[in-house]
Amino acid sequence: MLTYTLLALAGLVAILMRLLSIGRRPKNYPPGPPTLPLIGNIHQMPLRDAHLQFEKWAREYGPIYSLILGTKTLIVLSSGKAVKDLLDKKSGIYSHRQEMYIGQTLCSGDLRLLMMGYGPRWRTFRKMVHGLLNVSAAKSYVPYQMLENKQMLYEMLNQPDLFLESIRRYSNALTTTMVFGWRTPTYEDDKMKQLFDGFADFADLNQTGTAALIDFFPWLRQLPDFLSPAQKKAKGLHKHEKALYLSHWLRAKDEFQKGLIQPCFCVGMAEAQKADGFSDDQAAYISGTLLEAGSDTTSSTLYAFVQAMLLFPEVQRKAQKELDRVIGLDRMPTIDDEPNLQYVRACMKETLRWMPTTILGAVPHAVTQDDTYRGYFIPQGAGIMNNVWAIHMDPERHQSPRTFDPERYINDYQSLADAAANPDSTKRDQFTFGAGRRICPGIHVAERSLFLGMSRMLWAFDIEPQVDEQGNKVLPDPDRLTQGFVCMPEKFPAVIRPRSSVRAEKVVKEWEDAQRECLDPETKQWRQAPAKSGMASKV
Ligand code: HEM
Repeated sequence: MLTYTLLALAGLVAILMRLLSIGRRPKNYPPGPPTLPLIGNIHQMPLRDAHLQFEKWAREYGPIYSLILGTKTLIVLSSGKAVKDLLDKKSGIYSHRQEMYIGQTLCSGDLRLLMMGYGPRWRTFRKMVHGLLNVSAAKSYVPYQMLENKQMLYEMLNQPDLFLESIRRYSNALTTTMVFGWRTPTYEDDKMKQLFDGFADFADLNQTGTAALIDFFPWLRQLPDFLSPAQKKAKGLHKHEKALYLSHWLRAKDEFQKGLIQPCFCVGMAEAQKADGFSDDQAAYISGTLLEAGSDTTSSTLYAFVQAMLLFPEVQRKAQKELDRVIGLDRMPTIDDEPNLQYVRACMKETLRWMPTTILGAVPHAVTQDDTYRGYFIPQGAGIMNNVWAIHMDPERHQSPRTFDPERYINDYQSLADAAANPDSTKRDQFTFGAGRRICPGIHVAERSLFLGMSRMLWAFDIEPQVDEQGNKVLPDPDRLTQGFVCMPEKFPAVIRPRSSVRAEKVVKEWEDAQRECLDPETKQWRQAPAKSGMASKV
């Protein structure tokens, strides 16, 4: 009897010890803020502007620190060297994702590439996505980018107050054309609205403390839906999203079978489906979530660029001077001008540094085996955060980091992808596209969309602050950002004015010509593939 009691007591003590160890930071882990039993640092996790707190901890605890979040560990990398040493150089073990029950399992049926674990399914889909987005594929989309950009300029001329909508339509139309072969001709397009609403719901849901709590304490998943509204909402979102993505995919597949589809990702996907036999649900999610990865990121960066031009007018003048010298009045810049517009390129790099839309690296990586770095132990399964904001705002890396200063990059001729691959971490321009094997596969496309968007905007327009009734300039606060995986400046007003009537006429003529040459007048869709028809030269 006594033996049983002693055994039961020992069991109880072991359980208690185990419980009390939850939330504690083992001694050999990277340092971090003090923890509380069971919850660790959960109570200190900021609900808004998390990047500022993560930056503050970086200044306090150094380039590698740890947060204990219930049963999970998050290792935060806050120097270029730490990101290079771990996420890049040891990418064989640092490319996994932690389980995200709400975001990946409930909302996405485990099919969102961005959140997928580092396994055979991720490899198959990543390979396909790479086929769509590699550097030579990216070149083939330039006609799409040129055309959509011309519509963006035309809209900015005619409805300048809606410049955010025009920027969003530009990046969304590009992505839908690359992925599905159809464009979104207006901002009011229902398909586009549904997409953006879906992205917003997804971001909201994943930012709730509940989503995080369910990951930190997995037993909470057993709660019935009526006690866990976040889980209920996630299931509803998945149902809705799946139906939307499936309808896009099935339409693309049908057009592929009839030989009517434009060159796009779904062509490769339909061919691969025949060979590999994956399901329509899988194909729908892979293609659908590409839209999410490509749309918001590009438009948020362009929006930040407009804000930088408002706040740093001397930079705007300098970039326009370069455009006037290299391009002149008779034509607009094209992608081929990129090597000769080094100051505009530097503006693009500086925008990605100054306002990194994926401010905390989008989604943390995870490590698949125990490791050590700088004498610290990094446990298998820990999340690994690329603390982009802290790296970009480190005054030792970038002097006066809140000043928008393209001169930082004036001698940097690397493409964004080459800079990311540079073995010397001090030569990397910025960390906004992530790192290692999970680095953004859209980087080549994004570079072209951003360069074209920025160079043509400044070729055509002056970007100036609004003036209030008292004659004061209305200037936005660059530190007020929206919240989410992908963030951008909070909405701000700006006056977008053509630089001259000649330039305004050119904007109108270019768009009218491009429409006539390339688009079906009724559907506003491409009449023919640009490469097949030689239309590439017309846009
Ligand atoms: C300014 C534009 C963009 C930025 C800043 C950006 C940033 C990022 C970041 C930070 C990641 C996560 C990287 C990591 O885990 O280390 C990512 C992943 C991804 N991006 Fe982008 N992105 C941009 C544009 C695009 C475009 C245009 C596309 C495609 C059309 C795209 C497709 C993807 C995909 C599919 C992933 C998931 C990759 C994976 O998990 O393996 N992105 N992006």
